[in-house]
Amino acid sequence: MIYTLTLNPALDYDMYLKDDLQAEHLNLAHEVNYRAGGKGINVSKVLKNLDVESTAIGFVAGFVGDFIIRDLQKDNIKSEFVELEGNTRINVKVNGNDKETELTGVSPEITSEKLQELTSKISDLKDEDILVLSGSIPASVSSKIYKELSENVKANVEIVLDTRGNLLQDNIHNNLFVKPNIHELREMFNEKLETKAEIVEKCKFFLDKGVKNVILSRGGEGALLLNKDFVLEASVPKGQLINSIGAGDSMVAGFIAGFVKGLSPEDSFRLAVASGSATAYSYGLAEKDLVNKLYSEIEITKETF
Ligand SMILES: Nc1ncnc2c1ncn2[C@@H]1O[C@H](COP(=O)(O)OP(=O)(O)O)[C@@H](O)[C@H]1O
Ligand SMILES: O=P(O)(O)OC[C@H]1O[C@](O)(COP(=O)(O)O)[C@@H](O)[C@@H]1O
Repeated sequence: MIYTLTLNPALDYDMYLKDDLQAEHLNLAHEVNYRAGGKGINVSKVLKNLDVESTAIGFVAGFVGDFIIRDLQKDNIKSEFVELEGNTRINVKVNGNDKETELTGVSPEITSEKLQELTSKISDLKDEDILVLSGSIPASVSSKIYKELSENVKANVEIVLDTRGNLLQDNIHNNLFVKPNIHELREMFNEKLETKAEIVEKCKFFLDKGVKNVILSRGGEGALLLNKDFVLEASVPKGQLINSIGAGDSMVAGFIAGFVKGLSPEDSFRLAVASGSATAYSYGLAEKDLVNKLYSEIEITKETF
């Protein structure tokens, strides 16, 4: 079974405006959409769209938490959340003509008792399960939480880590893959990183720390996959950008779907890019038909070390 962990879920409230957001003005939406979000939950949703079962775990609270559980039930996604006091956060995403603005809410406190409940759930994972650790963490937990949880699982559980900054650097633990985007990589090394050679050089940092694959996403400019044997570079398929929120999570889901279906790293990567772009070209998250269409349009080049 695949378990996606979202320590910091959200109700994502997407607003679509005719023009870009203007501060100190009344901004009218022409379309809105609300859904259970947070990075692990998005991964579970896209996996489901690709016919791969997973269980969403993490913390929920209050009426927003109830909405999240119902939203996942509606999509037939299994969930096993630990309930907290307070309310799960609400994240507002404002999509203008070509600018996206995000307003991120405040998360409820995780007590040590509740954390223990979640930890024991994770230590029950069986060999061959996959654990996906995604997104930011609430202020009430340790900044090494992902590493601590990773050390608690059985040796044959594959662990995917998708987070940013120090949280990414400090929580690496023999991961199947990590998926920084180019902005996160630049931020991490405080360098411009314009050429492919410069980017590849920096991605080796993760391989040296024991990560098996690094997927480096570059929004509309495609993506790279790096492991100890080769570097793959993928183009993005043509399409009209609608909303790139969740594109990174879709990419994570696409690669995992390829991995569990036994595809080669190259085809799993192609599925990852197709899933990311399918989300970027949709109002919601990637759906299978569009993913399949885009899959055949992606060009991949390979360089062996
Ligand atoms: N503007 C876009 N056009 C086409 N594909 C996109 C676009 N933005 C994102 N994607 C797809 O989604 C993947 C992940 O997007 P990216 O923005 O890099 O990640 P994140 O959401 O983690 O910041 C990209 O590699 C690409 O396949
Ligand atoms: O666009 P991405 O990076 O794939 O992630 C989108 C998801 O991440 C969030 O923005 C939350 O991010 P964090 O967990 O890093 O705070 C959610 O609101 C949204 O569902």
